[in-house]
Amino acid sequence: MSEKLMIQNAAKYFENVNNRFEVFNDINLQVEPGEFLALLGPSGCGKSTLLNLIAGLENLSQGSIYLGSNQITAPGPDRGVVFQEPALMPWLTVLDNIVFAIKKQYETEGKDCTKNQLKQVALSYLQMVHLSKFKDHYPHKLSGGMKQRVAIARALAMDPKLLLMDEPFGALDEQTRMVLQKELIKVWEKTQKTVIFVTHNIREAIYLADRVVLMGINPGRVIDIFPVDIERPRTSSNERFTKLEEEITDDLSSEIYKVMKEEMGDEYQKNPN
Ligand SMILES: Nc1ncnc2c1ncn2[C@@H]1O[C@H](COP(=O)(O)OP(=O)(O)OP(=O)(O)O)[C@@H](O)[C@H]1O
Repeated sequence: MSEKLMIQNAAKYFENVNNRFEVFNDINLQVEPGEFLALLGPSGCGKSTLLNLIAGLENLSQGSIYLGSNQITAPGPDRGVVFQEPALMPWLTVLDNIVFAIKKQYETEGKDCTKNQLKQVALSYLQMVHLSKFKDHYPHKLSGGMKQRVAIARALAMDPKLLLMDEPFGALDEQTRMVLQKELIKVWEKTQKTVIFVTHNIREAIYLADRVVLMGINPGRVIDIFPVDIERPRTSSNERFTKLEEEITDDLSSEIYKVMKEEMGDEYQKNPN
C-alpha cells in the first residue's frame, strides 16, 4: 500500500573545511499515494540531490521527509531506486539479478522463502516488463533499454511503496525511450506505486506525470507545479499537451537564461576588456 510523502522545509548543504555549498534551503512538497510526479529543472538545481534525500542516500541539513508516519533517515525497502545506469551484476543471469535482490531483502526482513518461490516472484516482474524470454541471458547480451527494464523489474520486485527514478531513460535513444515510457505507464497503472521521476526532458515529464514540479537554480527551489490534466495514453500532438509544453518551456528558459546571465556576469568581471 502506498503512503503519502511529505517533504518539509528541506535544506541541503554540502560542506567542507573551507566552504559551504547550498543546493536548496526550503523545499516543501507533498506527493500523494499512487501519484506519478516528475521533477524537472536545469542542470544543477538539485533534482538528484532531492531524490537521494528521499532515498535516504544523503542526509538532510535541515527539515524532514516522511513517508507515511516514518521519517526518512536512511535507505529502506519501502523505497526502490532506479538510476540512469542499471548496475546489474554481470555474473548473474537476468532472473538471478532479481532473485538476488529479493533474497537479500527477505533475509533482512526474516522472511522464509524457497529458491523456487523467489524465482516465481522474479519471473512475474520480468513478465511485467516483457522480458521473461530473456530470463537466462546475462546482462552483456541485452540492449541498454532491456537492461533498464530489468532494473525497473528488480526495483518493483522489492515491492517498495515509492519508486524513485533518476533519469532512467536518459542514456537511451529516442525510440527506445518512448517504448519504455509507454511500458512504465502500464506498469505504474498495474502496480499503483507512487513514482518520483527525475528528467531533463519536458515532453517526457508531461507524457508520464500527474504533476510536473519545475525546479529552479541559485538557489535550488520549486518554481512552479503543473498538474497534467490530460487523459492517458498521451500524445504530444494533443492541443493541451502542446500548450503545457510551451508554458513549461517558457518558465524553464527564463530560469536557464537567468543562470547564463549570472555566469556571463562573472566572466565579464574577470575579463573587463
Ligand atoms: N556530494 C556532493 N558534494 C558537493 N556538491 C554536490 C554533491 N552532490 C551534488 N552536489 C552539487 O549540488 C548541486 C545539485 O546537484 P544535483 O546533481 O542534485 O543537480 P541536478 O539538478 O540533478 O543536476 P543534473 O540534471 O545535471 O543531474 C550541483 O551544483 C552539484 O555540483
